[in-house]
Amino acid sequence: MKPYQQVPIRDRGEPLVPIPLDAFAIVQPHPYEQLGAPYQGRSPYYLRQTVCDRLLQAQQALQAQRSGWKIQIFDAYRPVAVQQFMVEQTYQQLLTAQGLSPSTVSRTQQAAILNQVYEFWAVPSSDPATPPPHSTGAAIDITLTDNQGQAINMGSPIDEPSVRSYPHHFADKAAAQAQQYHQNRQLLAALLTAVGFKQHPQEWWHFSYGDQMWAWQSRSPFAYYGKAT
Ligand SMILES: C[C@@H](N)C(=O)N[C@H](C)C(=O)O
Ligand SMILES: [Zn+2]
Repeated sequence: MKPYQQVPIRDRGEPLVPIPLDAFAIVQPHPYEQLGAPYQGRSPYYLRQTVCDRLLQAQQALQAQRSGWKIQIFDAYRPVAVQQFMVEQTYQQLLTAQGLSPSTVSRTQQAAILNQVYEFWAVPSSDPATPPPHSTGAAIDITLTDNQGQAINMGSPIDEPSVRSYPHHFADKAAAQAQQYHQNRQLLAALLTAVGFKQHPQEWWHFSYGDQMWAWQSRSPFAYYGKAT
């Protein structure tokens, strides 16, 4: 169990609301739907009301600083079944990348791959005390687009299970390109933290407000959102 999962939850009972998609850019097609993830009629473009309001505030602040730029939504609400599917997908992807297969992988190799998976993905827990962050409707995976609708280069793609995903990975790299990636990540993080979100310590694209990870990072005695219904 990760330390943040020990934070108690006192759910505020806010409904999931649709994200007003016209205010944002969207990664299309949705990356996990495209992979065949089991959404079972649910949409990833939902958030708790307060979380959605704060995301809109961040978009307005961005617009004031960089005309025509938008927050681009990669993922938001994620049912537990989709979390399970993506954990399995990532495991398979890493297995294949190492030239292994389920019949050739050793227990040690399996454990190492699972460690890597769970550094970047939450456990698909069905326990109400430890919901995956995105299943609460309080977490988002996002990036930025410019006034031409082009994605800003953050130096690594969303969901890459490597050290390049760490928010400060490029901070100490001298090359001008690396410094540009760092500044781009800093801009994204500044926009979101200014309206109360916390950033995942290993993922430049993941932010949340009110879930257990947020509560743990904020030293809040409890989280505001458990698994959304
Ligand atoms: C890997 C990424 N898409 C993500 O959302 N990670 C967090 C930790 C999660 O699985 O909740
Ligand atoms: Zn995320």
